[in-house]
Amino acid sequence: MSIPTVIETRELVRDFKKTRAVDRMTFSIEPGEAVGYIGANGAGKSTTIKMLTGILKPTSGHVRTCGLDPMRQRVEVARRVGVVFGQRSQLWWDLPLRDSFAILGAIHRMDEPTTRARTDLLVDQLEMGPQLGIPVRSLSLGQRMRAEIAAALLHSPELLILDEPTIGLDVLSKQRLREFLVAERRERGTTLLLTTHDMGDIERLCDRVLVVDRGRLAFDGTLPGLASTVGAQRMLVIDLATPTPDLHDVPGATLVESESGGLRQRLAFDAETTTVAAVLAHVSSRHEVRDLTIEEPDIEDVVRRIYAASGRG
Ligand SMILES: Nc1ncnc2c1ncn2[C@@H]1O[C@H](COP(=O)(O)OP(=O)(O)OP(=O)(O)O)[C@@H](O)[C@H]1O
Repeated sequence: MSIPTVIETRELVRDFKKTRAVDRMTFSIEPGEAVGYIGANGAGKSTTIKMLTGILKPTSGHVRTCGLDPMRQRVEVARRVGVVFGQRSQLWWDLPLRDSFAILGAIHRMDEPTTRARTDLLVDQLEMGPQLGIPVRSLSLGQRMRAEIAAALLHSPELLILDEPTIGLDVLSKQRLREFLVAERRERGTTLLLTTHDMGDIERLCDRVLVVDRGRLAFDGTLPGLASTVGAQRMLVIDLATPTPDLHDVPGATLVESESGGLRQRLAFDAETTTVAAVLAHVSSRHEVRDLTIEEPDIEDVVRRIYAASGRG
């Protein structure tokens, strides 16, 4: 038996009066994939997600989530999908966090021991033990986002949809959340679909990117593929211990700038032909490296360039 496709849209359309928010969108997502769904504000991301989860009715076209019709089988879809919308909470603000998990367990018709075991596991993995007795309204943004993700995963869904999961979080909170999501996917094979404006989310979590431009699918492929499509490259900024001749001979990398007599050098590198580790190994075998930072292409800039390339910039 073949494994069913987790998400399938064909010629999906949603109109709001005069606005076509989603325009003949066709894509499929297979079990275990992690897909970033990106695009400018108003491009149609939320509208797509709402149609995938049965919140909005398509104007026309075909959509299946976990093999189900989201409008007609909304309850069944909710049983198999976890959703986190950054701004909208699924937790009870005035109750201690642990009560929200108990209520959600009951909503999902889980028995108490199962709810308790699953809560314990998620609380442990997300390091939320100290917050269980605190009302949700008193949690920090990072704590609340972890709680939202735990709540969305309580019933062990096969698909997790996240709308801007790391927006507003500090560097450490972002990192912990991403590590958790990577482990969740590895251990349970959960399929991930996330919208984000943060290239770091895509880079660390996703192996595929969909770019939406005014309701239409403008790109479907890998992140390095996306960046190279528009000629955007990651930059490696290398700080050296002593003034160093220009690093012209690093395979897969091109010197862009050299400052302070070669103490700081900026290299563009092609993620399809080399890695940060390989560049670093090459340079540090010849020179003493003090520090290294990576400058990512700006996601908005990449999206702008995709739009420009499609003649609609
Ligand atoms: N309920 C609504 N009524 C009218 N127009 C809407 C409605 N919801 C969305 N739209 C319009 O549809 C288009 C797509 O909006 P959508 O919220 O899907 O974009 P988005 O990509 O999620 O944007 P953002 O990154 O800002 O969240 C926009 O032009 C928006 O104004």
